[in-house]
Amino acid sequence: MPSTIIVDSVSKSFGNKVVLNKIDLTVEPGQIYGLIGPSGSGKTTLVKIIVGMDRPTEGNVHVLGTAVPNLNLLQEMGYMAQADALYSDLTGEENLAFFASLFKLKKSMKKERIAYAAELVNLTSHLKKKVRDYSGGMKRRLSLAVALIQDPQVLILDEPTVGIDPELRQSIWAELRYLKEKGKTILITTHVMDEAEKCDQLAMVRDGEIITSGSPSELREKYGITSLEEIFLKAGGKSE
Ligand SMILES: Nc1ncnc2c1ncn2[C@@H]1O[C@H](COP(=O)(O)OP(=O)(O)OP(=O)(O)O)[C@@H](O)[C@H]1O
Repeated sequence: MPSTIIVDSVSKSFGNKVVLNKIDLTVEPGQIYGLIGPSGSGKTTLVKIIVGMDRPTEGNVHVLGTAVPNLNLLQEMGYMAQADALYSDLTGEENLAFFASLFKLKKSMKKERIAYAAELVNLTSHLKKKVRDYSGGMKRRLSLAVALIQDPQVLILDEPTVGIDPELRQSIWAELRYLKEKGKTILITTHVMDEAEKCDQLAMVRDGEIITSGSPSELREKYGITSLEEIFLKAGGKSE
């Protein structure tokens, strides 16, 4: 099966500042692929380029065999940004209905998807509330529901569980695993090491480069460590 995401020698500069330097990355169908790395290392910039919101200075990206950016690809890519992009004067339900209307969804399907997505993030009982009255965590949850609304083949999630309590975080991870079983491909950025453990593959980003990659067990073995926390110290050492 062809790879779902192919990032080919992508570099990005803002003015003189090199933020990404020749990134190569391949995500296979049905994988949960984690991008980990310190704040400012370039994860969000990379994710935006994969989604097609930003253009690389050099290199290119293909998703599901199509060169990014491509409007038709948006139907197949759910994106959850780090900053919530929600309408605060609308209710949760109206937000979901609005985003659902941007996609090709039959009316009956639309209702079903709104109910499913709201239930998944535990917002069913808050759907009639205006988003301006939501807490930060509730807004994150609604953003995740928006990313899932059109039942996309590929999910790109930029720190989806920040501000979400541990119980709900677990249920979201259970759902991500279920989506993976159904053949969805998931690219996720995280700072949380126990989430990194749950990924099939990891790439560690530092100063705009991938300094190491592999499955969590491969990385533990390679660096002779027991917890991924230590990888930052071992793989990220300036001597590497
Ligand atoms: N539009 C922009 N103009 C100038 N610099 C930018 C722009 N966007 C990002 N940067 C810079 O690029 C670097 C990488 O930022 P990015 O947001 O990709 O990092 P990150 O790894 O996602 O960090 P975090 O985990 O904190 O979100 C930072 O130094 C940031 O200041």
